[in-house]
Amino acid sequence: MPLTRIDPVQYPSLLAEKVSQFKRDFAPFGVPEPAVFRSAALHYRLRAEFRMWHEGDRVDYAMFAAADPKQPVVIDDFPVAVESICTAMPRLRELLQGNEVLKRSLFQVEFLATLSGELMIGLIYHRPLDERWEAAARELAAKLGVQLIGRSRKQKIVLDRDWVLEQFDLNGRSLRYKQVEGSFTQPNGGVNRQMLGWACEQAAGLGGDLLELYCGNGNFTIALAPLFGRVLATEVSKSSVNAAHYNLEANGIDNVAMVRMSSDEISGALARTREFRRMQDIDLDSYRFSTLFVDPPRSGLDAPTLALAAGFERILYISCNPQTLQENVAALQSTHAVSAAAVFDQFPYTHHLECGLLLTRR
Ligand SMILES: C[S@@+](CC[C@H](N)C(=O)[O-])C[C@H]1O[C@@H](n2cnc3c(N)ncnc32)[C@H](O)[C@@H]1O
Repeated sequence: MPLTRIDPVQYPSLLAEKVSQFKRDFAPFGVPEPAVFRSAALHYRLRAEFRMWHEGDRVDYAMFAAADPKQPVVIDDFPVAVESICTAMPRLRELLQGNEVLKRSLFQVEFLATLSGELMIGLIYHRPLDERWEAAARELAAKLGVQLIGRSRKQKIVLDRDWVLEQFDLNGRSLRYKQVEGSFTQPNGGVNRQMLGWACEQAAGLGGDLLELYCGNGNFTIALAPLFGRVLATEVSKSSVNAAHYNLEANGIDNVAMVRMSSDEISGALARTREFRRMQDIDLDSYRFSTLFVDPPRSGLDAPTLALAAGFERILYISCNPQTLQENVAALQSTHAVSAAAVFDQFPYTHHLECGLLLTRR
């Protein structure tokens, strides 16, 4: 049973309601009619994680409803996950069930899939993992044909690699992305491709140089870089920055400088109020920034980043939280008008909505 009822017949009307809400929320800012990007109605999620519920000899996938956090809901069907996860789930459960070494104190299971067909499974335990576990895990990984990782307190066992390689076509280019276990990746692969397409459409013809904040593993960086002279991309997470370096190289991108920095730090560096050794090889004065691209976490842009944004000719903003987006657009209202809008349904059957805005200097 899934935790929430998923009825694909309801999908168009649920999306229509979210789009109407977006239009109502952003009407005060004179936002143009948004382009609407739908999700597949089923099998769209590339990530899924479940608690493992032990009852007698049985082990099952479980989730907990927010309203009743102590009562497990056994999950034997999770149709929002991509097919590779749906196919692996019952096979994995059966293999775990029949193997005491793999089953004992197993607390959580995490799946990370790609559109390209790779699958990584993380098994998280409440006990130290030993050689017997590793031998059993190797057999399990071979049977399922997946990347497998074991985690326990202060322990991480990677059998082969702790990342998957995503690969898809965009605007005639074949893009490749290393996606590392535990790092941020977009959950809805089909909608992510549409977001990249929309962002490229907005950026086409803008020219100049691009400053990107919150770049993660370079998801947007790789897509946008050919449209600009040079790109300065920043991100705070070390594992994501490492993956981004790999991804730049894997995609033959050579006009991007990537620096590990928080949005607050790069705002200070560009305002020339702070200096950083990490920036010593970057000649900030040599950039001719025309456009700022941001894809922040749910909290949106902080005050120093808003001050930085206000100085840009154009701001391309991808947001996973319409509420903080509204607050940020309100703060930029005196300097920028919204010239294009889009909604991307990354999270069907929930009230969450991803949106994109192009803000242009008034
Ligand atoms: C919504 S994700 C977007 C990542 C990337 N653009 C993508 O499409 O995969 C937000 C990213 O912001 C990073 N982040 C969170 N707080 C940050 C901060 N204060 N400064 C810089 N990056 C931050 C996170 O590590 C995460 O990679």
